[in-house]
Amino acid sequence: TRSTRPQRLLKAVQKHATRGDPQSVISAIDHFCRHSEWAMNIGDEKGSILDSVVSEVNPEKVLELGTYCGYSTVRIARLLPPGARLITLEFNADYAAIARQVIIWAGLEDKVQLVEGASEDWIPRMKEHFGIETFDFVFLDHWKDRYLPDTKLMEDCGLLRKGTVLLADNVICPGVPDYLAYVRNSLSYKSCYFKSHLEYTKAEDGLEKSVFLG
Ligand SMILES: O=C(NCCCCCn1ccc2cnccc21)c1cc(-c2ccc(F)cc2)cc(O)c1O
Ligand SMILES: [Mg+2]
Repeated sequence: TRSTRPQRLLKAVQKHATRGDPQSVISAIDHFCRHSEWAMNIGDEKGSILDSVVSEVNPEKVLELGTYCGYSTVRIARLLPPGARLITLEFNADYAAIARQVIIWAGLEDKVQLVEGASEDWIPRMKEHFGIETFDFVFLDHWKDRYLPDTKLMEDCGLLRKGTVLLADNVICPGVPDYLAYVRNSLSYKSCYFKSHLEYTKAEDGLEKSVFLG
């Protein structure tokens, strides 16, 4: 039967990228998505903004909601200091299987823990299951109607501390209006918008960076 797009993306990585070289994995995926088949990775333009925010935060404990093929996982993990840990959650088992291979190809498996399941089931278990007290950086890139409830759930589970940075993808396209209104109006967050474009297109999109004030 016909292969899936994530399978074809992984083949492109294994063909064009150098094992153990995260930048070549990033470039191979961007080339595939620009010249062969569009896919919903954060992409190179928004990816550069992600890089700058991760570098500024220099986090020890990272949570990513929405792994997909592991593109942003690789972008984040390649910037982490030794000993730092990234937990990434993926609901779709087929995506997770591809992402595991992409992360291994990049040589970043020691920094990354990929967990399969739903955010609402796993967020309440972060402490007892992973020994995580609080996260320093959270990247939201999963179901757009889960950004707000999951942010409230992370607050309620005590997973955010003074200074935790939330970075949300797709705040314009597909859009997360309820989440935007919340972080922009809440006295518990300092929020700012990074205008950009939907991955590999000219359509507007952007990232919202929100610092939890406690
Ligand atoms: O839908 C998007 N992402 C989410 C995919 C599903 C996540 C499922 N999932 C993963 C972890 C997890 C944990 N708990 C529950 C569910 C969970 C997305 C879409 C577009 C897009 C698509 C078409 C178009 F015309 C324009 C834009 C662009 C993006 O950048 C996106 O990120
Ligand atoms: Mg996205």
